[in-house]
Amino acid sequence: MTTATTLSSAPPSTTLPLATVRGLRVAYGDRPLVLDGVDLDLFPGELVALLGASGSGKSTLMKALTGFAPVNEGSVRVAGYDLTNLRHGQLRGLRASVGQVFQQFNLVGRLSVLTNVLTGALHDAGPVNLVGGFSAAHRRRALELLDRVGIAHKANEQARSLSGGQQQRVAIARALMQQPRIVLADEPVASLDPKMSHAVLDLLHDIARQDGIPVLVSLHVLPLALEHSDRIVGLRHGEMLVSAPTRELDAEKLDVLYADVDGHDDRFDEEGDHRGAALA
Ligand SMILES: Nc1ncnc2c1ncn2[C@@H]1O[C@H](COP(=O)(O)OP(=O)(O)OP(=O)(O)O)[C@@H](O)[C@H]1O
Repeated sequence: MTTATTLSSAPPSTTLPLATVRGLRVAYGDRPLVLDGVDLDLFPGELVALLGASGSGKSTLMKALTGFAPVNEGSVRVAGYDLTNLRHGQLRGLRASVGQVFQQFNLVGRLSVLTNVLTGALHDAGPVNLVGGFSAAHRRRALELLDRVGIAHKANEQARSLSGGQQQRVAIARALMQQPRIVLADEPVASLDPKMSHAVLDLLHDIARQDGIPVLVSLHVLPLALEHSDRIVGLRHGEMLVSAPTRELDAEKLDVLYADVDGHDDRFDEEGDHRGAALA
């Protein structure tokens, strides 16, 4: 249990949330709880920054929203699916509804940029040959999305020939190819330089607003969260200690998330948030 005061205020919207988490407790096997009574709502059109020190449970929360983490207690509802009571075949539908973006982009490097984006449509394309097997409509949509993220001119190049920032744009286009009802981005800028980080977060924010979907982005750098999000939620040792509109927060108020946490403090370190960059 924490002794810190929880920073919380009303959500920004009266519309219904697309994801709702209540009293979520998660433990891996018989290890201690990783998430301990987490509540969360994600509303259409908002970019929500998920903060917390390393090991606080950010990735686990993202995984719980897609059925990749065990739910020991509580409820998780995403895009109309009740994750604690999924019926046969529903897991596939849930995952098709959630667009995901990762730190290391997770592209297939030897395939073209266009084919990587097309793989986002695999859930509704049926069995296809990855090379040339998608419909003309799918190909048109993939090209439109590449245009939207600003790299249509790279469509026929191998994904591995692109810079990190360009690869992350491809990954975002791939996520949009799913026509997601919600987007989860787990440390999407941790391998990018500061300029690219701002550009990718601007893009994700535009997607939230223009497509009217919630975008949840985990971040390590406070200034990026304060500049690019509508709302900030924050975990410490698996407890949700912060949930408030970004305009009501500042670095000092967010200090509660990092107090008495061990390890390197990189929260103001825009230049230094490149953990894993060597793997890119
Ligand atoms: N599959 C797993 N099995 C066992 N323990 C796990 C597993 N995944 C995560 N953990 C543990 O759960 C805790 C929270 O991990 P998680 O990856 O969710 O934190 P995080 O806030 O995303 O950290 P980081 O910012 O370093 O990515 C850590 O103690 C981690 O070791």
